Order: sequence, then C-alpha cells, then structure tokens
Amino acid sequence: MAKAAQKETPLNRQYNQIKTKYPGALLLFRVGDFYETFGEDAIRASRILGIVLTRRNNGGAQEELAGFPHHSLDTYLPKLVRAGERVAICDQLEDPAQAKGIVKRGVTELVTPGVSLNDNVLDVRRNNYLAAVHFGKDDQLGLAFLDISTGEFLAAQGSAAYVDKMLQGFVPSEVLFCKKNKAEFAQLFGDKFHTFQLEDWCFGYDFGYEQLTTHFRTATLKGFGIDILPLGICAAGVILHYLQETEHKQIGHISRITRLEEERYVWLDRFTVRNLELVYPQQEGGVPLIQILDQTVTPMGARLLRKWVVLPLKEKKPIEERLNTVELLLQHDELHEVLTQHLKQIGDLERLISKVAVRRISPREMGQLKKSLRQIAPIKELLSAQLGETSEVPTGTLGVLRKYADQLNTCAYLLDKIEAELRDDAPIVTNQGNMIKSGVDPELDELHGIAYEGKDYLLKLQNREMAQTGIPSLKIAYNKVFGYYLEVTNAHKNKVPVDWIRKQTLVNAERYITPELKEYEEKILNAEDKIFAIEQRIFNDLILAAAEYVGAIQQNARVVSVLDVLASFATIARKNNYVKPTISEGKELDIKEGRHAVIEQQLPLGESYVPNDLYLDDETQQIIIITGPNMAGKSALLRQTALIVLMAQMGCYIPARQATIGLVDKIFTRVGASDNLSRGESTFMVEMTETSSILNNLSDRSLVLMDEIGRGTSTYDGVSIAWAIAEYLHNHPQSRAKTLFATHYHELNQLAEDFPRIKNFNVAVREVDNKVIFLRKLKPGGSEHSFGIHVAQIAGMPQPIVLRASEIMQHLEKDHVPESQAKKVREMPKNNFQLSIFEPADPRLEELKEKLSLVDVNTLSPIEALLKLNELKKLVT
Ligand SMILES: Nc1ncnc2c1ncn2[C@@H]1O[C@H](COP(=O)(O)OP(=O)(O)OP(=O)(O)O)[C@@H](O)[C@H]1O
Repeated sequence: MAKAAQKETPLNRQYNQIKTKYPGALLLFRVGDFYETFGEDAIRASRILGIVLTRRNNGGAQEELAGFPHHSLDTYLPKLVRAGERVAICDQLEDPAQAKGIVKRGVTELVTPGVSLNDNVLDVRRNNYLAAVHFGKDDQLGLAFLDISTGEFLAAQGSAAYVDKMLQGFVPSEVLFCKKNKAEFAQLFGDKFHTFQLEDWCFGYDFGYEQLTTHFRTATLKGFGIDILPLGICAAGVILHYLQETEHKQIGHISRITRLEEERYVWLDRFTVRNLELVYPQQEGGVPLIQILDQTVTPMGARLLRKWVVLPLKEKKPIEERLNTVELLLQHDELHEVLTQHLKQIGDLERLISKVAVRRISPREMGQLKKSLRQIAPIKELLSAQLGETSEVPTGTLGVLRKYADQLNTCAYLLDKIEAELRDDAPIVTNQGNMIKSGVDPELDELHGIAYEGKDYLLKLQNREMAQTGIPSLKIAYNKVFGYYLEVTNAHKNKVPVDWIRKQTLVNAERYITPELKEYEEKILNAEDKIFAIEQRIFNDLILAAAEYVGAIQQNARVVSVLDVLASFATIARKNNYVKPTISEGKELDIKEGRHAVIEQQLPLGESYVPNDLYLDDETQQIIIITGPNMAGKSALLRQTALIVLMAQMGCYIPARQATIGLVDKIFTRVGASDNLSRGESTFMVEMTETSSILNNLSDRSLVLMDEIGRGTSTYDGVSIAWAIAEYLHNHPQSRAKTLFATHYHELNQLAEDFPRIKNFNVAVREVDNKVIFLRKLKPGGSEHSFGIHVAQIAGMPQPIVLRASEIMQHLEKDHVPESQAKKVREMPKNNFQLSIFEPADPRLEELKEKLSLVDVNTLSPIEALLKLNELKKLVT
C-alpha cells in the first residue's frame, strides 16, 4: 500500500504508518475477518503459503494483494516463520461496530523465528533459542541465548571458536548482531542462520546492564554470576531490548539469567560436535548419538538431553552423582518403572507455565497443567521413600534422590484450586463459557439455571406449538442474525398462525418469531452473556493464581527434566547392555571391549559389532598410530573412543565391558580433508589451519583424534606433515595429550621406534584366497600395506586396472633403500595389461575359448547341448 498511493485513503494511511514502524517484517493486516498482505509482502506470502495473489487498483496504481481468513492464522503463521520471515501481526484494537471512523489497529505481536510462543512453530523436543552475539575488543565475543517459550536465559563470553561451537550446539533459530559486524559475522559463522541486525547503540554495556537490572529488579548482576562477563551482558541486554521491539512485554517467566560456565564442560571443538555426529548426522539419513540415547518421556527431558550431549562435564563429583543415580534406578526396577510411568503423564510443564506468565494459557492447557502437576506429589513421595537396606548403591545416592524430592513443589493449593474450578473438558477458547465447574460461584450457578430453564422452556414451547398447529416438523433453532426462531417447512406453511412474524424465507422453509420466543431469548442471551463474562473473570483469576507459582513450577520442570534424562540413561543402559564407567582423576583411559554406540545399532541382522580394547595414558602409551586397510574400522575405533569418553562424562553408562576414564577436558577431532565444505579455501589449507588451532590449544587432559591427517596433499607432503604433528604431540613441553592417529601412511610406524610413548597398532585383516576379510580387531604392531587395491577390487573396479595397480605398487614398495621418487617413477614397469575384457589372463579361459570354437551348434541336439554346457562349466568352476 505504501508505494503508489496517489489518493491516500484513511486505511492506506493507517497501513503505511504501521508498516514503516516494522521495517523488514511481513505485515499481516487485519481487515474484517481476514489478514491481508500487500505489495512485496503479498508476493512473499503467496509464494510461501501457496495462497492466491491478486492485483487491485490502489489510487491509480496496481498493487498485489494476498490474504487468508483470520481463523487460519495458526496454520499460516508457522509456515511464514519457518521460512525465516519476521511477521508483524496487526489486529483491530476495538470492536468495529463501536468504532467511530476507522477502526483502531496496532501490531500486537512481532513473531520472529527466534521469538515464538506458538505451539505450531515450536518443536516440543527442542528448545527454540534466540541468540545475540556481541563483538568485543581483543577477539573476545559476548553471547546470550533465550528460549522465550521456556524462560531459559543464558550468557557467556569467549573466543570466536567458543562462540561458534556454542552456536553449533544450541542451533539458535535466530541470531542478533550489530549492523557494523555483518562481514565479520558471515566470515566467522557462515550464512546458515536466520539473522537480524541491530544498531550499534543497543550493544552498549551500560544499556545492557540497565536492561537486565530493570527486568530482574535487582541493583546488580552479581547474584546471577554474570557480572564478570561484560560482553555477555551486552549480548543479554540486546535480547531484552529485542523482546520489547517485538512487542513481548509479558516476560515475568524469565526469572533468572545463568552463566554458561565454559570451565565446567568438556571443550569440544566444532569438528568434534559435527564429526562425532552428536546431535545432527553429517549426511542425510545418518543417525546422531542423541537419537540412540534419547529414551526420554517428557519434552523437558528431551530438551535437557540435547544440552547434556554437547556439554559433558569434567568434574568427577557431579558425573558420579549422575552415574550413581542411574545405577540406583537400574538396581531398583520398580522405582525406575513407576517413576517413568509418572513422568510420561507430565506434559510440557515448562512451556505451560511460560504461557501462564505471558497470560496466554488456554483453558484446555490449564487442564494439562493440572494433569502434570498431579504427578509431582507421587514422584516426590517415591524419591523420598526408604529403599531397601540391602541396596548396594554408593553412599550419598539416596541423599541425591532426596535432594530432588525436596526441590519438588507439589503446588497443592494451586492444584486444588484448578481441580475445584476448572471443568475437565474445558475448551480452547475463553469467551464461550463451559470452563468453570458448578458450585464455584453462586451467581454463575443461578445464571446457568436461568439459561438452562430458558432452553428447557423453549423445548416445551416447541412441543406446545407443534401440538397446537399440527406441524410435526416444527423446530426452534438459533442463529446469530435473528436469534431464536421457529422453522416451518413449505409443506406446512398454511398452518402457521397469523400472529407469527415471518423473518426469513428459505428455498423449502420459512422462519418466524413470536413475542414469547423473543422474551425468552432475551432471558437466555442475557444469562449467557453474563455467564461468559463471569467465567472469563474466574478463569483470569485462576491464571493469576497460577502466575504465583511460576518459579516453583519452573523448578519442578528442571527437576523433572533431570530425572527424565537419568531414567532415560537407565533405560538405554538396560536395553543396549551398557556398563557403568569408573571415573578417575588419573590420566589413563582404559577401555575393555568398547563398542560404537551408534554403529552397533545399525549393523545388519546377524552381524555383531566387534568390541576392542584401548589403552592410553601420559606415561607409557600417549599416542597410538593405527594403521590398517581402508574399511578396516579405523575411524569407527577413533569415534567410539571419543563417544565412550563423552557418554561417561555426561553421566551415562557406556557400550563396553568395563572402563576407567581418566577425566578428559578437551576433545579435538581432525579428519583429513575430503568432506569439508570449506569457505572458498583449499580443503588442504583448511585442514592445516585447523590442525594448527588444535596444536595451539592442547591441555594435559586433552583427547585428540587425528583421522588420516595430511591426505589432502601428495603422499610425501602428507607423510611429512603427519609425522611432524605426531612428533609435536609427543614432545609438547606442557601437555601430553592422549592421541589416536589413524593413517594410511605405514611410514609413520617408524615413529614408534624413536619415541617412547608412541605405539603402533593395526586393525587386523586376514587375506584368504586373494580376498580380504575384515576382522575389526585392534592388534599391537604396524601393518605392511594398506589393501587399498583390494578395496577397489571389492568395489567392482575393472580387473585390468586392479592388476596394473598391484604391479605399480609392488614397484614402489620394492625396497626400502631411499630412492628418489622421480627415479622410481622413471623406472616404472610398462603397462602390460590391455584394457580389454577379451584378453584372458587365465589359461583355463584359453581352453574354454578353444573348446567353444569346436562346437557346431547346427548339428547339436538339445541334450548334447546341455551336456556340453555342463562340461564347459566344469572347466571354469
Ligand atoms: N568393530 C567393528 N565391528 C563391526 N563393524 C565395524 C567395526 N568397525 C567398523 N565396522 C564397519 O566397517 C565400516 C568401515 O569402518 P571405518 O569407516 O571405520 O573404516 P576405516 O578403516 O576408517 O576406512 P577408511 O580408511 O576407508 O576411511 C563401518 O562403517 C562399520 O560399518
């Protein structure tokens, strides 16, 4: 409407005023029963929603127009938001019937991908985060996350790599940053996020500090532990500012902000999160770890697990607390079972209470809140019950359960109130009654009586008139235009008494009213209006009562989520035969019969995963060079080791026979260039940059996985680089990082002779009849060659190529006397293999050919032909 209006109508003017206030947003403009979009917005809306785009004449210019009925908002809004649109919903702010002049309109909500309370936009099993990134000085960045649907608010600060990793782990739906950092943001974090840029001034420290202290009504931020994060404060302030901008003013449920304590969690570099496929598969159809581990039964549990998976702990005590609780649940089947049953009946407590806080809870949802709260008391009781004296649970674990029990609040008053007042079949809407039980309010009961009696009276009236007029099909019905009326089919029209007043003629019936009918109608409608108003008032009071419990219910939700994840760990441990790891402050990593949690679930029926032992420490065996043919299982071994460590430090049982896990504080992963979608750089260059970043951040408790490092370049370059990296890791003055080094370069086996803490292992294969059998067993010692050519053969490479490749390899491997590569290549034996399938290398084929040429098909009887065929077959099989 904005651009071409020549004669601006009042509606145009109103639209343009509102539109300019929300730049970049798609404006849904309520006109009557429709939400309309205009111009550019209409083009986008029609494309995304598949709705009809029309054109109309607007003050002399053509303008696009697309709209949908207002009651379809819940269907269309999520589609727009998921497509990355910011949607401003402009409603009529007064009853059009009462309006003098043009109806007052205004934006009631700006829904953006990261700020949504709409159930259709949200995924119950995932958080929907809005993030803000603030670029500070000295390469430090501030970061904040908010999920408005749950009230969770987090702040952090750190290097670009840290922020990148957090963005990858939390996968925000929308990221805010400052306009002037546009290029930097794209360069550091790519273009995969929905983003929104704000002005510089919103990122000021004082501004942020004030936003936060005003919201939390505190004098300082010390109590939240974020006062030491000046950049994090800037980012968090921007988030609160953005909520005001998007008309989200009821945010009482954001009751605290928590510091994301980087030092509490294992540092996973971004390749680890991706390469180990913790939360997302690398390729479509792949299975991430979370999918295996997730046996949670509540939305809160599912969301918490996502965080635990990317934020494993590195302190012994809390890890053991989790592991011990899982153990206790495994030892007490019934406790586990009953707890899970109760958890299953808890809905999305966290989001339900957020809806109370923002005053958007529907009566039906209030019923769900009641159902969820009902489970709290029995869970509390269950956790505080005395478990059998014979229990072998580590000391303190029962205390941990009791601690959870103490934190649960049964919310008895609120629960009783909802149970007493809200009908069990309460509807979704609040303005049509049927929400409140009888016995709650005497006036309401009386009005119900009147309305009921009125309706009862109408029924009697209908029967009486039916008898008096002799019209058997006479009925009383109601519509919004005429209110109650008597309907008579045409066949009985002539029996209608003269004093009835005709109101409407239909094709085969007529509708009438009578003074008596109108009198009762007024009684009923009056009563109903009052009923609706009273019910709404009582329901609002119920919301206010529930709002008093926001903090308590949020705490319940937190405890429930933890219990759910731990119960889920117990379920999966039992299902997949996991064991409890021993967590040690030492530096050793000793895994007996470890397995890969994901691959073992995907093997074809009948095949089982071959378990392997693995030992690493900082004294005797710090670095293991693993060689072995392609497809032998080197990568699987590397990944399973990291996954076992991560799972253990999440507090989860692990796929192994037993294991001692010396706490790991950082995990680095580097996979040789091949699958990297690099940003314009050569893949090898990326590989090297990232490897150097690993080497610069090592710690004494780091676990490093190097998978075929150096393969992105020529063999000799690759060997040299891999060699130098291994040496560096071994000789690092401060950190003896435990390292698994999978490689095809058996030249690296030499390292074990020169460095005491480097050991050679290989993933064994057996060669039988020229074929390779994968044993998948890790054995001490290096391996001679890599069988790459065998794999090519298995993959169906033409035989002549396979044979020729073997010949070249034999030549290159001929002797170990250092010889220049150029000389070796010069002296390469010439190719004797013709690339022709008719050139048989096997003498039996020669004979076959000869015998075939002697056969005279013209004189052969069918039986002779069969006998001949049999003879020829015997020759070659
Ligand atoms: N211990 C095991 N038990 C059963 N199957 C396994 C085992 N380890 C690996 N596999 C199977 O072998 C396949 C190949 O393993 P992996 O990718 O680890 O080989 P690789 O040695 O790293 O090969 P490449 O050098 O070609 O990358 C895996 O996809 C998996 O299905």
